Parts: sequence; C-alpha cells; structure tokens
Amino acid sequence: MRGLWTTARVRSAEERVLAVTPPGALMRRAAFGVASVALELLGGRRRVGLLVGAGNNGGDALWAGHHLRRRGVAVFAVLLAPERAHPEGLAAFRRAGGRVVAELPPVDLVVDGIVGLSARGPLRPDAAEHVARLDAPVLAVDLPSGVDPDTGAVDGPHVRAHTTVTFGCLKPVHALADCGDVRLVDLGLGPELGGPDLVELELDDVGAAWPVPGPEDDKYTQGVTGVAAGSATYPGAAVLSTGAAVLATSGMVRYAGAAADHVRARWPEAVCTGSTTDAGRVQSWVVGPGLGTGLSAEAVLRGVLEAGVPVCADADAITMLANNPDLWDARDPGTPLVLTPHDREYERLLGPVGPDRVAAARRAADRFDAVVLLKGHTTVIAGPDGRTLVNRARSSWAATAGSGDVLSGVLGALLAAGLDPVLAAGCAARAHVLAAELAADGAPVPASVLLAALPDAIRAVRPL
Ligand SMILES: NC(=O)C1=CN([C@@H]2O[C@H](COP(=O)(O)OP(=O)(O)OC[C@H]3O[C@@H](n4cnc5c(N)ncnc54)[C@H](OP(=O)(O)O)[C@@H]3O)[C@@H](O)[C@H]2O)[C@@H](O)CC1
Ligand SMILES: Nc1ncnc2c1ncn2[C@@H]1O[C@H](COP(=O)(O)OP(=O)(O)O)[C@@H](O)[C@H]1O
Ligand SMILES: [K+]
Repeated sequence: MRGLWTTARVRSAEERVLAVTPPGALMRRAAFGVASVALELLGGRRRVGLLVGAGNNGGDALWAGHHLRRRGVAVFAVLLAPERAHPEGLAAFRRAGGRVVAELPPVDLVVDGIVGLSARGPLRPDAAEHVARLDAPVLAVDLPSGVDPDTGAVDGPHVRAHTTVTFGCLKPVHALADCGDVRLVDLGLGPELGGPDLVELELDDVGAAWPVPGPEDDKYTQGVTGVAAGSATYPGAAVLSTGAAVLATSGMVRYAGAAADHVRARWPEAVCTGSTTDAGRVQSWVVGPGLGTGLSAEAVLRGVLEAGVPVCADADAITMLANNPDLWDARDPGTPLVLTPHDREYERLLGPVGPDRVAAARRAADRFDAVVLLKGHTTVIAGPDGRTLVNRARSSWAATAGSGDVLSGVLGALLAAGLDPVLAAGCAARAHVLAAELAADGAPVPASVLLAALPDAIRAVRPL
C-alpha cells in the first residue's frame, strides 16, 4: 500500500520538522536526493540544465546544481524570476561554478525546479516557452511543474517528467498524474504525517486480499455472485460481466436475465435463468450492464436493491437511479452498495466530475452513502467512511467497449466472497488494469480478450 498526503498535510508536518531542524537542512537533503538521481540518469554524461522558479522548488534545483558541479558536471541555470531566485541556493550554485544563462544550451538532462507544492494552474508563458523548447529528458523536483499537486489536474502547459524526485512523502499528484518514475527522499516527516489522505493498492495488497478457496470450501461457501445484466439488444454485456465473475473467483455464478441463452452458450458453468425472481440465493448482485432503462429493468434493479446482499450497480443501473430517484428507497440501508460510474454516468447523478476526481468521488460517496468507483484512466474509489483509493492505468487500452462490464463482474465476485467493499473495488480496479496490460501488450485489446487475461492477472498478484 502506498500512502499519499495532500499539500496541506505535508505543510503542517514540514512545519513541525522544520522547527527542530537547522535552517536549510531539509532543502539540502532534498537537493542531494535530486543530484543523486540526476547522476544516475546521466550515466556518465556531463551536461545538465536547470529551470529555476521563484520559490523553494527552484532552491532545490539550485542546490542540486551545486552538488552536480562538485561532481564535475557542467550545469546551466535559467532563472525565471532572477530577482527572487533562492538567495543561498543561487550563491552556492555560482560558487561551485554553475552558469546562469538566458536560454539552456544543449544538455543531457533538465532539472525542473520551476514550481512545486505551492503552485496552482498551468505554467506561465515564460516558463512554458522554455519547457516547449526542451528535448532532453526531464527530472522533476517534487512534481512536474504545471500539474496540480493535490488533484493531478492539467489545464495547459506543463512539464512531462521522465522521473520525479519527491520529498518526505508521496503527494496525490504522484498517483493521479503522469510523473514518470517517482523516487522518494526521506526527510523524517513520517512521525508527523498521520494517516494518508489517499491510498494506492500495490499488487501484493491485491494478491493478499484475493479470495482463495480452502479445504473446507465448496461452491456455495465462497459466495455466489448474481449477475442481472444484458438484454435482447445487449446480450454481450451479460456474457462479459458473467464471464468476469466466473473467472475472478472460484465458487458459483448465477445469471438472471434476457441473455440467458447467450450466457449459457459461452459460460456453461454459470447457472442461468430468465429472471432475477427465480435466480436462487446469491451473496452479491451485479446489476446494470446492458440491462436497459425501461420499466422491466427498473423492476429488476428494485428487486436487487431490496435483496439484502451487497450490490454493484453499474451502467444502466446508474442511469435509472439518476432518472428515477425513488429507486434509492428500495435500497436495503444496511447492505453495501458500490456504484461504478464513468464520467458521463457520474454527471447524470451529480453534475460534472470537474478537475478534482477525488473530490468528485467523495462527494458521491457521501451523498449516496455508497462506495463510488469513478472509472477512467485514473480510477478513484471513495467509501462513505472517507477512505479513498486511487488506481492509475499504465496504458489506455482498457478504454474499449465492454471493458466496464468486465470490471463489474470482477467486483461483484469479490463482493460475493465477502471482501470489504472499498477493498473489493480497489482490487477489482487493479486486477482490471493488470489484465488490460497483459492482454494488450502494446496492441489494441477487445474486452473479451481483456477478460480472458484475468486468470493471468490473478496469478501475477497472488503470493508465490
Ligand atoms: N517546506 C520544506 O520544508 C521543503 C520544501 N521543499 C521544496 O519547496 C517546494 C515548495 O516551495 P514554495 O512553497 O516556496 O513554492 P514553489 O512551489 O517553489 O513555488 C511557488 C512560487 O512559484 C510561483 N508560481 C506559482 N504558480 C506558478 C505557475 N503556475 N507558473 C509559474 N510560477 C508559479 C509563485 O510566485 P508568484 O505567484 O509570486 O509569482 C511562487 O513564488 C516544494 O515543492 C519542494 O520542492 C524542499 O526543499 C524540501 C523542504
Ligand atoms: N483512458 C483510459 N485508460 C485506461 N483505462 C480506461 C480509460 N478509459 C476508460 N478506462 C477503463 O475502461 C473501463 C471502461 O468502462 P465503461 O466506460 O463502463 O465501458 P463499457 O460501458 O463499454 O463497458 C473502466 O474500467 C475504465 O476505468
Ligand atoms: K517542479
């Protein structure tokens, strides 16, 4: 598990550490970390450029330039606000033989010290012009400048980092946006930080949580997943969602709906009926993919919400809840509900997602007293208790029709197995990303192939 702390939390921890640390010591430690990673990336090459802003982020870059000079590297600095450049950092840089220039000459690596934690919004025009001219890889100090530290949002010119060196702890930007390879330099903030604001599950966490049958188990004890999805128009959604539940966990999957023949033909192990009313007992329901939004679909959703087992409400189920708020009343208040909207479905529920996906997911979790999994390249999972997970895809191949149906089936199976719903959502999202990576391997991947890669993804995360 990787914890991430917002800038406000980092600042208050830093204040307490600064109060008991000699002046400048934290910055020099941070800068030494930047210089060490720069030397590693240079691999023997010897020319570095610095882009230096007005704040302490620029100070870090100048001190890193000082360390690099001492290791014999030629270092050139562009000062974006010369009169406000960090005075001690600039003096040390000059003393060590660093050269201040109006424009960077050809270099092997650029250190981005334009802005750090205090900045908001895109790069200003002068900084953006320098960044647009770069052709060397960029090592970002703390975060790629122009990317919002707390939301990862990008709204104009920004730095694209090959590597980011950050200090003290990871911040939301490091999980929500592309920061390249992220390295952490310890500043001793740990004891002052408290619990993280956001958490990113690692593969080991997913593997440890994934349900595995024991010697005493049979097909019922592991939780039976119910899938209420598909229609005459969209049988494929039922096939994909049911198949994902079949592959995600051992045990049993019941399918109930109009696509029973299609599901049976593809997944003979699923127990299929035409209606949720005669489906038999289940320990969770997945409802919505390809279901339609008519009166009969509403009746299905109502029945599932009343059933008293955890529900994953996806796709058309979300649209129905948005269109007909009376449906919320059918919900059994004591049982978990996981909503899995993409941005357009979210908008139907609560208006535009906006640039802050974490805040949006939390808003919905709070409003609906549900776990909300806001899908996208960066998926955010918020629980009604405030827990928040983020899961960033490494590629965008999963942006393909039907891939959300696969996610819903995996999530439903993990709910049936009894996983805590926030953890279930986090594990499903992580395994889905991994299956997409394994299946795509650099080329487009249809959802049915992503689905077929689920067993490989599960094998890859399970402890040896
Ligand atoms: N605290 C610590 O213990 C440690 C902190 N450390 C380091 O300090 C960093 C935080 O430093 P910080 O607070 O000085 O602010 P920082 O992010 O460098 O720059 C803000 C300045 O930039 C400007 N500016 C704003 N927006 C902008 C934009 N879009 N485009 C361009 N310019 C923009 C704005 O100026 P103004 O608006 O006045 O023109 C403001 O002056 C942190 O990320 C880490 O690297 C490490 O040394 C470890 C120890
Ligand atoms: N740009 C992207 N990069 C990576 N994954 C993405 C991207 N866009 C969407 N996804 C993922 O693909 C899936 C799409 O789900 P959804 O929009 O419901 O598709 P469908 O309704 O066709 O099944 C989600 O798991 C989402 O997180
Ligand atoms: K930076």
